[in-house]
Amino acid sequence: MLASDLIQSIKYKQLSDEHFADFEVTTVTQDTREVVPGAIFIAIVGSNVDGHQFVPQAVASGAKMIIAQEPVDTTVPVFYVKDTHRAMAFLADKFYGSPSKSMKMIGVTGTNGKTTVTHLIEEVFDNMGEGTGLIGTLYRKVNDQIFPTTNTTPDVLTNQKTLADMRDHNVKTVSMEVSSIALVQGRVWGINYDICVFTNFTEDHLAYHKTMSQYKLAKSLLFAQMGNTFDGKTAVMNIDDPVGREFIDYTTSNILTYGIDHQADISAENINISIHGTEFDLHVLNEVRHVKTNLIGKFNVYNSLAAVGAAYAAGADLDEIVDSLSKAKGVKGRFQLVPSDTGVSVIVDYAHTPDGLLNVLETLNDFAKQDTYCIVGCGGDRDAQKRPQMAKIAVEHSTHAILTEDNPRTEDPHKIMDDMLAGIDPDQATVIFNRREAIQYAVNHAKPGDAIIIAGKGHEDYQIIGHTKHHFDDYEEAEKALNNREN
Ligand SMILES: CC(=O)N[C@H]1[C@@H](OP(=O)(O)OP(=O)(O)OC[C@H]2O[C@@H](n3ccc(=O)[nH]c3=O)[C@H](O)[C@@H]2O)O[C@H](CO)[C@@H](O)[C@@H]1O[C@H](C)C(=O)N[C@@H](C)C(=O)N[C@H](CCC(=O)O)C(=O)O
Ligand SMILES: Nc1ncnc2c1ncn2[C@@H]1O[C@H](COP(=O)(O)OP(=O)(O)OP(=O)(O)O)[C@@H](O)[C@H]1O
Ligand SMILES: N[C@H](CCC[C@H](N)C(=O)O)C(=O)O
Ligand SMILES: [Mg+2]
Repeated sequence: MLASDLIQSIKYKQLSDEHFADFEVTTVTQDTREVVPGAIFIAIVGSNVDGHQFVPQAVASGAKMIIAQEPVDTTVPVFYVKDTHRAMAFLADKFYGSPSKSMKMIGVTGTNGKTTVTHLIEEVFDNMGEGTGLIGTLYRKVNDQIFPTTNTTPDVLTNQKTLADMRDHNVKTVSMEVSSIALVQGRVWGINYDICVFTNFTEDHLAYHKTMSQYKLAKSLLFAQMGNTFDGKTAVMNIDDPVGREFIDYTTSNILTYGIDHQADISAENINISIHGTEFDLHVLNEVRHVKTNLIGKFNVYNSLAAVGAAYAAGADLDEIVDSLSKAKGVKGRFQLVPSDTGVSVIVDYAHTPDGLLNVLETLNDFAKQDTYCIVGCGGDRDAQKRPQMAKIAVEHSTHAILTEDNPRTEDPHKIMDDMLAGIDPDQATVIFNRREAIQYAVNHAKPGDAIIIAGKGHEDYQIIGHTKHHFDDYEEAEKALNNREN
């Protein structure tokens, strides 16, 4: 695409027009590390650094045009805009040819369950033999190809680039996690969602959003941004969650409600949960099917209903949906059982919010024959308010709470632990800072019939200390601990 065409997508003031000679744009990027000759570099004011300072570096690497919002001194043309963040979304959409318009786009938001729901949706269409795409916490996936990701919802350029790749590889349906932080930062601006799903709303990410009302506002943006026209879009809403009921008023889309306790378009009855899986009668409008899934827990019934709603709204056949649910293996690190011949059940789970932890512990208590052990920590540089709450939930809903480290990042682990201990009587929990030792301790002390939940890191294969990622995988550690069990 010619630079002169691309630039039409934004409102700009060009200061150095005498230098402008049209060129074929090779890439558009906000990151100097991705600049190649013929690139357009967008200077973004970030939370760590100001991208304007990297302009000389971008030009040295071959950038032929700069988009900036503050004065920069350089030899290539600079197009000044009021807000480079906003301009980036317009440029990304135009450069990649609005890929979201040619696929069925499903966006999933909510505090917990996004990864699980997006994977369940993707599996339905994959099972039907359709081209599928997925963007989320674990990875970006284009049909069978997997790409690593830093954020649950990447920046707008990465999103549009990934969507273009999907479109070019015959993807028909895209299932995508949309985090509240991404919504606030405009990482999904310009993406044309056909179906938006709301899972639930409880506390998380207050380090970023500051207040629950700001956090809620962020989540509501997905539904408000669905547009104001009647063009067949659908919002799939959890009617049992008061915020789900509230958000219905924020969109003019069709609504499909799901729930267990309230009357809903999609609901579950006769729920039966065991360590082997979950069964329920699925009601979808006036049709009924019996569902058997490997996923465990009432919260996973909600996740299944959300996925059913999205897949149904996207046109999947109900029997195909039910078939796919019956085959779903579950997502790595979500209530994942570690094989063991010790008689002790060890489960790795990604519960890193008070509500997530409460849900998994309630599920565990439903089928644990004897004592339960809960190993949990809280992340550094993240919401500090959730720390005492999570410690309290661990103490109140397990027999043995073991408090440990989880990605301390740049915070002092002792400070994080003090925040957690403030929610309980310290005598009620065992504190073992080293997570490996905490896991070994629980495995050594548990008796046959007991269950251990290792919460908070799920699929993560690292422990972030300072700014460095050290390899650490709860599942691997649990396997090792079981092999070294001193009992
Ligand atoms: C606080 C926050 O959200 N930060 C995000 C933000 O980075 P930033 O604004 O801090 O960027 P910066 O590091 O200051 O850099 C500013 C600019 O300089 C550029 N730069 C920087 C260095 C360089 O050498 N060259 C260069 O050009 C950068 O590309 C950027 O354009 O924009 C980046 C690109 O979109 C994100 O990757 C980054 O997420 C960081 C890694 C992060 O940890 N975010 C978390 C809080 C987050 O977003 N989490 C949510 C929810 C998670 C969940 O619930 O699952 C998520 O969606 O992941
Ligand atoms: N519907 C739900 N309600 C409450 N808790 C849930 C629900 N689904 C999952 N959880 C808990 O939250 C954890 C994370 O689940 P999942 O990864 O699907 O959520 P997420 O919204 O993608 O999280 P993140 O915000 O980190 O991306 C699970 O391991 C489980 O403990
Ligand atoms: N992806 C989320 C959850 C991380 C979970 C936990 N392991 C932590 O580090 O706090 C985040 O970055 O906030
Ligand atoms: Mg996720």
